Amino acid sequence: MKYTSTRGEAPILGFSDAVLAGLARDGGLYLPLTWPEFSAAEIRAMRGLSYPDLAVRLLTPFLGGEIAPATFKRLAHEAYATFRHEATCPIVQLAPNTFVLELFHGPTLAFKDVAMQLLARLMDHILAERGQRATIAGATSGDTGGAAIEAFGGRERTDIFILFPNGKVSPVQQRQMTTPNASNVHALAIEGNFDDCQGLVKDMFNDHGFRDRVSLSGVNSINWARIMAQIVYYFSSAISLGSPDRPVSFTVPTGNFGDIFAGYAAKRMGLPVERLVIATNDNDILARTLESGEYRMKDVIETTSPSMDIQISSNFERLLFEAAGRDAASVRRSMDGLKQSGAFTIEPPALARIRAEFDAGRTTTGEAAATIRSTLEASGYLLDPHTATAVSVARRTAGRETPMVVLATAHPAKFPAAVEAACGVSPSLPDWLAPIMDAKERYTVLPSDLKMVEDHINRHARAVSGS
Ligand SMILES: Cc1ncc(COP(=O)(O)O)c(C=O)c1O
Ligand SMILES: N[C@@H](CCOP(=O)(O)O)C(=O)O
Repeated sequence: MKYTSTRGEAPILGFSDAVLAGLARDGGLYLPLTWPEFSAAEIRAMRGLSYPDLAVRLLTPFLGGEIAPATFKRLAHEAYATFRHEATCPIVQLAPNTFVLELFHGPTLAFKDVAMQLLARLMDHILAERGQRATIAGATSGDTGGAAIEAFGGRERTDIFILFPNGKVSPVQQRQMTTPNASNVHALAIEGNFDDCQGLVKDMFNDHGFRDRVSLSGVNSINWARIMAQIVYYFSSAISLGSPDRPVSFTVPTGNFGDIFAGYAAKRMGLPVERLVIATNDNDILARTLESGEYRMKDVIETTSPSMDIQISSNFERLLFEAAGRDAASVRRSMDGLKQSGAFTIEPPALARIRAEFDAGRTTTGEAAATIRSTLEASGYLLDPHTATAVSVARRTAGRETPMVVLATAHPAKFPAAVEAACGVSPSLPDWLAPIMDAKERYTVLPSDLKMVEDHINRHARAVSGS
């Protein structure tokens, strides 16, 4: 299996190089040249596999023979042994034909752990085989950062620098990033919003001198391996609801479009997915895009679901590439438009292809709070504000024969203030995580300035050439 960039001007890479590259050298995102496909009989035969064994079964074709089967099996088992639920990602029924897929049983209580625990082990393995080190730069609106720091903290071959928007993440999210004391972990509070942080990370990748000097790597969902690992739970949940003999729909709380793109990939691989429903908060750029065909940025609105407070939804580029028949030139035109004027228009055939697979809806902060309240009253289930945006959209979309699975992307205890304001219940952190609330914080505040962030990384990374 080889990987191509959505912008078509970067080298075609094998799996290990694509994982270490993160962002392609032409600014694009890597995708497999072809989608591996599983027949209905093959999917049926996956019933009863444990989560790590299912991951091995589904993801092996993506590795292109570059990781030995026994090694990959060991890494997958080690990754999911960090989860505190025997099913890894269990499903719970919320209402007739509506289910939540709980993705928050990992070490930082968010869905990011599912991919990050595997990615850290894969990267470590690849770097060790090559005798190399890497410097990881990541941007977070709250959850990716904590998950990445947990997964990479203390690893010998990587230094990790996480950029988060200063003052715009929840206290629990912030402390997950700022209290670990591993010397390879660097939390950077950037004076800006998530899009500024993500822009800085992309600019670092596009500064090829800097990129090569520090052996830059990425762990945001721009990295193909993140998407790849997220494919597995679409299969695990659908199979437990009767797939491939019963189609399933998914509603996904969406920001950077990585999670729902993994659902699209699962469908390409043969999973019978009826609808993929994008749920946004007040930052409804994707819902507006599906309605109008124009992707147009606005200012970011702060909401009670901060991890979705995003305007530049990176992985939408992967969908554009697919919907445009893998025409990299048309993706380049759209991305140039976005950079120059903050907008681009999707060509009618591509828009029709997107609408054929995706629906979209928005949930205001007030509606998310009402959904937390009404769900608790109706079923005794406590939602986090991100999942609530999706439950609210799913209620408006679901209701037919196909089961609707809503992705529960975070544990409510990560956002106790918003949950308590919504329903009067303040969820507590589990005992094993609670000490972070009293631990000493360690982070550096920096302006949203590429040179200053690069200088900081140059001074602290161990992989700088010559050192
Ligand atoms: C809790 C939570 N829900 C939803 C999202 C949105 O996911 P994605 O960025 O993959 O669309 C995020 C951030 O990525 C998140 O942290
Ligand atoms: N919501 C995310 C933003 C970054 O997303 P990623 O999936 O591209 O890493 C977060 O919580 O940081």
